[in-house]
Amino acid sequence: MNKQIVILPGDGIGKEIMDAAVRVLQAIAENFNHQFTFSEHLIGGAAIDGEQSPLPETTIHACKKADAVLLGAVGGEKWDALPGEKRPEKGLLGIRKELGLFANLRPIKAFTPLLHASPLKEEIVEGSNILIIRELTGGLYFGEPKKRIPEENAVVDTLYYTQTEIERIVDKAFQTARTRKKRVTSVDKANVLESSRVWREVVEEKSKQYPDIAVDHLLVDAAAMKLITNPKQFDVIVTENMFGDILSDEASVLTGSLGMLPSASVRTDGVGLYEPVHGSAPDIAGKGIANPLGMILSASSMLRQSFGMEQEADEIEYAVQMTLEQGYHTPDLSIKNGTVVGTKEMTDIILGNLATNDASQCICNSYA
Ligand SMILES: NC(=O)c1ccc[n+]([C@@H]2O[C@H](COP(=O)([O-])OP(=O)(O)OC[C@H]3O[C@@H](n4cnc5c(N)ncnc54)[C@H](O)[C@@H]3O)[C@@H](O)[C@H]2O)c1
Ligand SMILES: CC(C)[C@H](C(=O)O)[C@@H](O)C(=O)O
Ligand SMILES: [Mg+2]
Repeated sequence: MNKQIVILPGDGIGKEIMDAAVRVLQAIAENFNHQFTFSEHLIGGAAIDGEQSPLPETTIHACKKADAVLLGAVGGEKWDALPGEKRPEKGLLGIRKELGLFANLRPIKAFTPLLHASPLKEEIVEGSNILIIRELTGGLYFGEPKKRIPEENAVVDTLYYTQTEIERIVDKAFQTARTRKKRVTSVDKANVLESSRVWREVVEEKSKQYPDIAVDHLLVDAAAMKLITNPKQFDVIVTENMFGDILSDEASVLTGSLGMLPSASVRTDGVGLYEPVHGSAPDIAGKGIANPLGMILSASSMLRQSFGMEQEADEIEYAVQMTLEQGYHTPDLSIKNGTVVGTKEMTDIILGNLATNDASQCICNSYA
């Protein structure tokens, strides 16, 4: 197959982890006789420095034409003093909106060799397999007005959703739950927020169309607690943009590191942008020690979800599993008796395992 892939490395560790993902995809292309063409574009702080905009028109145009987009991370101290509209993060929010990527799928499942790498007790982590479906183009992030009001010495952000925006993400959650354990937990703050009360009504109404799916509702504060005390109770979690942002970083604790989590930002027609959950990690940027696995697993999710390349994705995920079983890991993960390696060496070992692996052994191919 011939595929055009836009890569947006962005800032901080973005470039380091993108290099890793591209090397893995090149190996897959060779093994399976595909042609992947990569074109690199600017986003975030790098784009501000290069083109005076966090999301240049050329980047938007390239992403719209591509078969899929891979994104590293944006942001950093250098640009923190800029006004909201001009910050690196605005580039990321802008490309999600431009491409209409309303659903962000964040799978949380610990690889077996990492069960003891979490600060949580192994028996709490073992067997948990959660998919957070985060609404991505609405809510508090995008509602207007969003501004300072100097004459009142005040400030406003707005949480705005149309009924249709809530319905489509809830549909996505029910449909996805059908491919999993058939359970949806909707997370909201319906005891306080009107938007959450409407969200709950939509979930209840929609659930009538999916009688095979069990539904429950949780308030977000309690959900935050249950995620790390009894994560096994969850299958699919569907929630508002900001709640999903916060809960997914928290849930990453189950996997041993925020650097492990991949994500897929999608719409209904299979077009997607694939991005790790973590950020540009300024504290470790340039040191060559970033964990590339969230990015590499995002690339395998791209193969699976945008290109229908199931076997190719299985092979990547199995190579990652083998590498972890062999004890290799970047310093963000604490593995007993393991070997600490940097980003590049970790990628080299994964490439070696890709060459020898048998993906039928893979037990981790549920990043859908
Ligand atoms: N998708 C994105 O582009 C994205 C996501 C989150 C934050 N950000 C931006 O990143 C910048 C830094 O934010 P932050 O520090 O709050 O969050 P962060 O996710 O960048 O880092 C949080 C902690 O996790 C560690 N970490 C994250 N990814 C890692 C990896 N792959 N390997 C090893 N360790 C890793 C970091 O070293 C840091 O200690 C900010 O400008 C923020 O806006 C961007
Ligand atoms: C950088 C920021 C805009 C972004 C978000 O909040 O969506 C990030 O935290 C994420 O989780 O992808
Ligand atoms: Mg986040």
